[in-house]
Amino acid sequence: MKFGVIGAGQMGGGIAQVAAQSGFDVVVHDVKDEFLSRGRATIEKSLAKLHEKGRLTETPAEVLGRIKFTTDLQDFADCDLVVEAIVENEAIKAQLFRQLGEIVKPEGILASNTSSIPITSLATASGRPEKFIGMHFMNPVPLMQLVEVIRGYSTSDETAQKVTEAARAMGKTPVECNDYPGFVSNRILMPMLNEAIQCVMEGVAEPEAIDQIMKLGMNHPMGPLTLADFIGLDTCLAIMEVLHQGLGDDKYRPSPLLRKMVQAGLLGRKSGRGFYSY
Ligand SMILES: CC(=O)CC(=O)SCCNC(=O)CCNC(=O)[C@H](O)C(C)(C)COP(=O)(O)OP(=O)(O)OC[C@H]1O[C@@H](n2cnc3c(N)ncnc32)[C@H](O)[C@@H]1OP(=O)(O)O
Ligand SMILES: NC(=O)C1=CN([C@@H]2O[C@H](COP(=O)(O)OP(=O)(O)OC[C@H]3O[C@@H](n4cnc5c(N)ncnc54)[C@H](OP(=O)(O)O)[C@@H]3O)[C@@H](O)[C@H]2O)C=CC1
Repeated sequence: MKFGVIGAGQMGGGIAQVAAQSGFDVVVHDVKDEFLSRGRATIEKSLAKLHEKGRLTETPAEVLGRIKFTTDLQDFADCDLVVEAIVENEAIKAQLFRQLGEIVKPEGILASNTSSIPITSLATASGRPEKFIGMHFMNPVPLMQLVEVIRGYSTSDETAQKVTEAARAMGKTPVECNDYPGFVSNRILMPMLNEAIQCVMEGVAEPEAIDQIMKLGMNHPMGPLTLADFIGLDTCLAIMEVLHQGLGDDKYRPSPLLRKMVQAGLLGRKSGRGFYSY
């Protein structure tokens, strides 16, 4: 299997790493060499950690040897499966899929790791809607079990089956759902994070207290504000916008504080500051 990943950010890097750990030949794209170097460094660190803990059967160098880093989309022509993990923006993703639809061999499957954008609409842009699907990994990809598999309106059974098999080969547990805004994972998770942000805005409690209440009281591994910082506040806002517009209900209105923090460039862990400093 030749496995393609577009985007070497936190999700793309993790997906490429796990695909290579499973023995696939992987090609990873980003728009600039410096983003590829940053992605490679994150993968190296993660592999070193897993190796140290005895959770890798091979050496990190052997796994890395199966990953090719490129800025040229033509390198994806012979991929069997390409997973896109670029910024959560429908117009930018659609433009990429128009290009991939022309470049990747006709039998290749195109998948999006989008958190919320309609799979059916990206499938249309790709020009191969039967061979298009949502393959939604969870962050951090090397540690999380789930892959949410989202069928678009025209996704074929064969495509769903192949993607399910690929997810299993990557040691993940695929769970299928249909294409509605936010799918299942973010329709349920994101309003909780948004509500925690609203609690900060209204002065209900300090961020540390909100996180502690949810960790100690509900046994969540991370408090909601730590998790929002971890996901990226820009991504959280983009998901809330999709839920709000797509479901048309004001209960999904993004918190004004979330909007303001994104405007201020406070994106969470990836920018060094969000609800906490890193
Ligand atoms: C937005 C979307 O569209 C969908 C989403 O993904 S939503 C986000 C979903 N993800 C979550 O909700 C994550 C919630 N958090 C967790 O489950 C846990 O905090 C966690 C699994 C991330 C970490 O587990 P933890 O029990 O808190 O332990 P923690 O000590 O932090 O980490 C465990 C070990 O894994 C390591 N680790 C963390 N990330 C790693 C990575 N990417 N690669 C390798 N090792 C990693 C840590 O360094 C740590 O190692 P040590 O024990 O040597 O320190
Ligand atoms: N963060 C999370 O917890 C999860 C995110 N997702 C989804 O995965 C996708 C990626 O998210 P994540 O990895 O967190 O984001 P990151 O910001 O870490 O990475 C996004 C990548 O896309 C690149 N990019 C940005 N703009 C463009 C563009 N115009 N054209 C091409 N590439 C671009 C970025 O480059 P640059 O460095 O320039 O920004 C970066 O390499 C999103 O769709 C997100 O919703 C899914 C599950 C969980």
